[in-house]
Amino acid sequence: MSESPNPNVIDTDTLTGDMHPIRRAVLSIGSNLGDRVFNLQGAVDALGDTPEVWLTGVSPVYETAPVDAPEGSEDFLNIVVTIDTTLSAPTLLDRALAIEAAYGRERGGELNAPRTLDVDLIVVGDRRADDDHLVLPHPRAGERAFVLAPWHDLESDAQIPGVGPVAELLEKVGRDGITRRDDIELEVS
Ligand SMILES: Nc1ncnc2c1ncn2[C@@H]1O[C@H](COP(=O)(O)OP(=O)(O)OP(=O)(O)O)[C@@H](O)[C@H]1O
Ligand SMILES: Nc1nc2c(c(=O)[nH]1)N=C(CO)CN2
Repeated sequence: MSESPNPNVIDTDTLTGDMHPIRRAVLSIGSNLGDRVFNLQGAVDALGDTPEVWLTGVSPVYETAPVDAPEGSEDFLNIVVTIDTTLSAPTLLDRALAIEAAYGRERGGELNAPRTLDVDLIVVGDRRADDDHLVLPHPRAGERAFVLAPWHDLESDAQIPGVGPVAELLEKVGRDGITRRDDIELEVS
């Protein structure tokens, strides 16, 4: 995992350019179609290769029963990834959508239809957004064990701004339908 730059150190060479603050962001990644491990690994690699993004954590992999998905949907593999980034939230969303597309994500079918790859922004620093394209924090994250459990493994004291501590939300939601798959290891370069 690469180290993100120390935000307190000012590089005088860059002072004349556009300076963007470094923000911590949390992403939820899932797959329930095709080679699920390959798809998750591809998403981790693509995020790590993104300029202005530094991977700071990749959670254990969870096998999770599909939530609010069409009858007959297969189980998901889910992870949570933490990053530091100087990208804006809309640019990060564009990147997430491009990574989904690169791994064969098709849209336009039923709500929550099986997908090769889903990359959702859960929080981006303390950024709030509520428009057609971007809602932050993610409005359903606090109800989803498949987000809360892997996130809690990475950061036991994390909070969803305006919603509550991840540990308490996970306690409330419970761990039914999710199993940690320690036999699956993703590589982080
Ligand atoms: N925080 C967010 N993260 C990702 N996409 C978001 C977010 N807020 C709004 N969107 C919008 O949601 C649109 C549909 O995304 P998608 O089809 O992946 O939803 P989903 O992940 O299946 O469902 P859910 O939002 O319940 O997780 C995206 O094109 C994006 O513009
Ligand atoms: N288990 C599980 N269920 C879901 C998931 C997901 O990633 N995992 N994503 C959804 C829409 O984003 C809807 N339902």
